[in-house]
Amino acid sequence: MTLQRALLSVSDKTGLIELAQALHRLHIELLSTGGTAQVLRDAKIPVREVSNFTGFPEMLDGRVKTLHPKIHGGLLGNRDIPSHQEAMTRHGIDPIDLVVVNLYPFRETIAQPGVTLEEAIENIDIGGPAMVRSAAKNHAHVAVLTDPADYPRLLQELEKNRGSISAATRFDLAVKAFSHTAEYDGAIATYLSGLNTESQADGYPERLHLSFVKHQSLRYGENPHQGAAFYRDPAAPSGVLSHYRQLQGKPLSYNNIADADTAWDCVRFLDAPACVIVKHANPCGVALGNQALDAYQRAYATDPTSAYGGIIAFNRTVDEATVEALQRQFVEVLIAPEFTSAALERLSQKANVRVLQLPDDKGLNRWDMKRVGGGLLVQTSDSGGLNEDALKVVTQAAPTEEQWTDLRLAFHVAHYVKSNAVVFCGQGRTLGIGAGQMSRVDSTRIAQRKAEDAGLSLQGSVAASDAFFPFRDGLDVLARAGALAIIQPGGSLRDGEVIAAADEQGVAMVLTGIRHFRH
Ligand SMILES: NC(=O)c1ncn([C@@H]2O[C@H](COP(=O)(O)O)[C@@H](O)[C@H]2O)c1NC=O
Repeated sequence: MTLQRALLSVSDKTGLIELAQALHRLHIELLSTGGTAQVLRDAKIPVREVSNFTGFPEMLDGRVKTLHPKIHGGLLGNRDIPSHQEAMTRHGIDPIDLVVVNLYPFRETIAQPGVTLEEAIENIDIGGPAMVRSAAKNHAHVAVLTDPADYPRLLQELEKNRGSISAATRFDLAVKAFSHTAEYDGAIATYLSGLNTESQADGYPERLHLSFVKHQSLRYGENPHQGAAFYRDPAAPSGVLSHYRQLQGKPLSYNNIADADTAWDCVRFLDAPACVIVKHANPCGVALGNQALDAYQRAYATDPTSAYGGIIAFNRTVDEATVEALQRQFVEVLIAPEFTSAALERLSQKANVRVLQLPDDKGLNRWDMKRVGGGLLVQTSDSGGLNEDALKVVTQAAPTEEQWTDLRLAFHVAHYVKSNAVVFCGQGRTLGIGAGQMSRVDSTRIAQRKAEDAGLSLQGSVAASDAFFPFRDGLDVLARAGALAIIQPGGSLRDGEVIAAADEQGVAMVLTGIRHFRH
């Protein structure tokens, strides 16, 4: 099929002039709407206004421009059906073989702070999606471009095939076009239903339209017999993992990405220079330091056995000395906001290590989601930060200043440890972490044993529990292990009993009012 006529109507004018020049060189007639036509005229490219083609003016502030039978007839008429051909001739409808459309910037508009409903509504494109869908439906005869990134590929094909486009390309473009309009309508529906109307009072829409863009295929999923791919949220806030830039190393695996998410979130919300080492979705060593190097050395010392093959994240620049120190262990993924050039040079000698760079901003996913059989659990993200006003010392003993630092660190780490989580800390580092047990007492015993295995004393330590103590036994184990201050959410029916147990043993206890279950 040799192209004779193209309609160009784009909000994002990227690549427009180059595309139009090339189409003109191929003797394709160009039709265009007001703003697009103006850009082409300014570039001295011959163009015919759609209003001249339809014999009808653009009107209603641009709400009606291309919504006309001469446009949609030209796009939808099946060239192989004689009755269609006959109708088109009878009504003077010329075929349109290529549509180049991108839509009013609805997502960008609603992302602006303080946007009004009226502004959002005026940025709902009607004529554009209608043309995209008409062309995509009739892809047997018509090609549709919705993404400037596809212009070069299409031009190459047109030039190679002397002005025609293959059926396979038209089909691919049609699939992309329908995804584009589906995503566009999904964004509109989600936005409108998120407005706090009475029927959506809880802020969760009746129908949830999600749109994620494939970033990469993964070699396999959690296990080699599972397939997998990684999708990104195009509207992800700054600082979240999906913005990573991989500087070197083997492709990331499914488990690498999941563990990197935990490591990065745990480290980026700490203010002091810090290092977090994650294994199997749990932090196995976390420490604050003066800079990256000593933070790493102290984090590693918590649990050198588990740190092997770990995902290691920093919230400060990684320098050569830190990379040198990392040589003692096998590293799967290394994450930081910056690397010195000497550090990168040194890392390049270990070409397999995956190195990710991320801006340490504090954005959070609006929603956290979990797939269950036949459904999706949706909740707001666990933002994690302690509510300083809610912190309550409930015992006769109060924590010392140093204990406060350790208590905050311990509770922060507990947030990223699978429940039941118990974390011992001392001198700005973890000493023992108990994760993922069905009983809090077992998590405590594990944390204690891990500290012993690493040769770390718990005498005078502090401890955090991700949820309240249902009975005093959990607290007793912590106190017997050597903890002198404990932080926990509180809220148990037996809080009184637990506080009395703490007082009995001279332990200071802080209640946070916030629980951090993590499953
Ligand atoms: N109303 C219509 O008939 C109509 N036809 C095309 N558009 C959109 O108008 C925009 C281009 O406008 P202009 O060429 O005037 O800059 C494109 O994003 C296109 O999708 C329309 N606008 C909105 O619905």
